[in-house]
Amino acid sequence: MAESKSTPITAELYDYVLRHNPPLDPVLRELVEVTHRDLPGQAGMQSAEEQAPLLAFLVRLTGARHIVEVGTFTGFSALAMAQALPADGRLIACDVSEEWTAYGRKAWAKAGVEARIDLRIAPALDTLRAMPAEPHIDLAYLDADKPNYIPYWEELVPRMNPGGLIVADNVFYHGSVTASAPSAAGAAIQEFNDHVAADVRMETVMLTVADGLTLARRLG
Ligand SMILES: C[S@@+](CC[C@H](N)C(=O)[O-])C[C@H]1O[C@@H](n2cnc3c(N)ncnc32)[C@H](O)[C@@H]1O
Repeated sequence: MAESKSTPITAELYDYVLRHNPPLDPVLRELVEVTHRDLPGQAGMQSAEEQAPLLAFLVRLTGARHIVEVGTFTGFSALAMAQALPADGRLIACDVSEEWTAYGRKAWAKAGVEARIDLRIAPALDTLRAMPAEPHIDLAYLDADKPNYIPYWEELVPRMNPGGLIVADNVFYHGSVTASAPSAAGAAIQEFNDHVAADVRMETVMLTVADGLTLARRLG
């Protein structure tokens, strides 16, 4: 087995990382607090705090103007990305829950970025299939139901502009990707990771960020 050079992330080191990242702005911070207060059973679905500045960084680094998010929940990652978009940039947010995304709508309005976010309440596969088939997406964030990750990927890849970036969350699925008998979601992520690694249309790296994050860039 290869020897890891990764430093284990202790609670102290994690705090240290957060303290050396750009702080969450007050609306993002309030959204974290409100999600944990009102939805304690689901709050674990929210992207990790350090992913907000990372996603914003990637939006600015790529100069993205057209973003698609698959899996919005209470709107945390969508808000972080929308704030990094130029004023005429657009983010299509896909989710099935009116209840959870209502928190997002409120926060997006409070942050003044609601005009940049087009929330589509429907199964995300339907929303993706209704989009133009030609390349037009600069950045996609994949963070919804795990059994559909491969179908989402297959809808997204041909729609990505050359150099466009797909960011896929939870690619460790809490470590279960190395299990011999994983849960259905864990098995779906195992298959997704193999599928992505074999896709010659994309240049891909898997990062040890939070629950595992894959970055994939459209070639050509
Ligand atoms: C992990 S959460 C997203 C977290 C969000 N990115 C954030 O940072 O707060 C997954 C979301 O996917 C949504 N979802 C599950 N199945 C879906 C489907 N078939 N189509 C669209 N959204 C779906 C759920 O309603 C849930 O809000």
